[in-house]
Amino acid sequence: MAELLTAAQMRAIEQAAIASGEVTGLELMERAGRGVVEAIFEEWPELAEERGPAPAPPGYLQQEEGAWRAVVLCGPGNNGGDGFVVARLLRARGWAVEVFLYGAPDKLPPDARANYERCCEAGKVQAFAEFEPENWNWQTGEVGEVDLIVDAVFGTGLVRPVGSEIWLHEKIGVLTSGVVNARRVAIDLPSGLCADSGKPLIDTQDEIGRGKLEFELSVSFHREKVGHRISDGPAFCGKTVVKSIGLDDLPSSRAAARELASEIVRLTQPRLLDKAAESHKYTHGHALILSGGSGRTGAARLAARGALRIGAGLVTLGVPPNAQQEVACQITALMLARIDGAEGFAAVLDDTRLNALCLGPGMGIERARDLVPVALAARCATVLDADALTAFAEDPAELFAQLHEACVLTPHGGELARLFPDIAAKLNAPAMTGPAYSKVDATREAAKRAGCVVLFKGADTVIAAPDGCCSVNSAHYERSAPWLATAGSGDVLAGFITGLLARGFAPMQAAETAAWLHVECALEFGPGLIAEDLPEQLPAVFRKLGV
Ligand SMILES: NC(=O)C1=CN([C@@H]2O[C@H](COP(=O)(O)OP(=O)(O)OC[C@H]3O[C@@H](n4cnc5c(N)ncnc54)[C@H](O)[C@@H]3O)[C@@H](O)[C@H]2O)[C@@H](O)CC1
Ligand SMILES: [K+]
Repeated sequence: MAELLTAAQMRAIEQAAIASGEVTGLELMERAGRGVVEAIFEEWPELAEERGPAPAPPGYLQQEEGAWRAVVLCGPGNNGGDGFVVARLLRARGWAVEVFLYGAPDKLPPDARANYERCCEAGKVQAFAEFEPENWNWQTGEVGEVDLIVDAVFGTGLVRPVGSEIWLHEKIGVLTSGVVNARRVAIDLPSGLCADSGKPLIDTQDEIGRGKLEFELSVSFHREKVGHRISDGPAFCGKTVVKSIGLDDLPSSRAAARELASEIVRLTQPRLLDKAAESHKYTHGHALILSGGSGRTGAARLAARGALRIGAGLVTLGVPPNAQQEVACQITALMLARIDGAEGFAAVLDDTRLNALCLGPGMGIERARDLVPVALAARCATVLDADALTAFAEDPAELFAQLHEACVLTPHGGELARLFPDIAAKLNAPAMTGPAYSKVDATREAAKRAGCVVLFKGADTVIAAPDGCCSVNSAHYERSAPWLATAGSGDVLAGFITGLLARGFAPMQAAETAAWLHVECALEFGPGLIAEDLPEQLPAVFRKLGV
């Protein structure tokens, strides 16, 4: 179960370990620095090759050949401390390392200070003001190549925007634009990125401060932070590697983690499916998916196909009379029910074998307004998507009063803003202080208010239950599938959830498993995917999972 920690949770776990006496902060910092060096060589094995000796200071970087060259930028906290360890370890391997410190050495916290001093023993540490790549002359070779840039300015302790006196992205931008081989690694997080929200903290008065600071590799410790997986985090981090610093072996930190367990966000894990265990089709439930009128039935048909493929025993499309002919021509394996107004719908719902409903995809606002209350009154497991959410934009409270705990809402950003305008406003406001309000905070708050599971879509889909249970279905890094953002893909997702609800999954499990499988299907197919392809990948995905 991959956990994602906030800065405060990481601090609590670390502090518990240090306070217990089972480990010192200095030992943790040493392991962190070692982990970073290890990750650098794993990512770029060529850097581990032996090179000539480092030239004597000053002016390491004036040398054209010889040792590998690194620039390590250290900040005023323990992230800087990790940077000093990395600088020392690289120097010990014969690297030429320029180290710059933002802040005063005597203000460093004790562990970082100790490592600053150790680092100074093997070479100098310059003031950040000396770091002026904009004045370095690449053409004349005055500076020579930089092979590696290490960002150790701020980590989980970032609380405000990076000031214009640093302009880190500008400086690193200059450094990398002039140098072909400069690999960029961030310790823990790219400096300026909020560990909890994955948003860069920005000063709205400072245009330059809004630039992007993108890395190829970020090396974090113990667990990924939430910010590595949501919002801009993945784009800034490039690739995130987590290195152990031994905390899992310590009873003290394990106890601290147990205490936090109910608050910790996880990466979404699917619940494995076992359709083979039972064979009668009704044991796998009967899903009813409401369609819109003539010419608008495609979305519901996509959802229905998804529900069927994911294993619902039976799937019925509920169509208005004017669309009956159209839908009948298009479907196989699905059933058709004529559902016109609220009364007729209520009569259909008298069939107690119907155990999962889906309303919204292509439904039309009017029809959704009529039929959603009937669906919710039936107290059946229900997915509300698209038009079924927008239908309540003028009076979200009316919807909240009818929702129950067997519901799942699946808004995208626009739909979330219609139902929860205050939450969306907080989420979309410029992040000026850390920890900033995150997509996780927003989804949890929405789920609590709605009283049911909310799945907030995106490449960083966040799924939350009213009790705070929360996971992130991250389509990033090795699971990146940008081609999943295609018309109708959300309809299929709604169908997947409905199908799993029909199979008896609890709402949170259904939403999580469906979202996870949705990405797996996209990965299975690859680029060129259209929504119709998604359900058709499920058999191959299931085979791989062994179900
Ligand atoms: N012993 C420990 O606690 C360990 C900490 N580790 C490292 O320590 C980091 C966290 O250390 P810290 O909590 O000291 O935090 P940071 O090192 O991230 O930064 C905090 C310092 O920066 C200042 N600051 C924050 N935002 C600023 C801004 N925008 N402009 C100027 N100054 C700003 C703070 O006042 C504080 O002095 C982690 O990211 C990780 O890299 C690792 O070494 C593992 C062990
Ligand atoms: K950093």
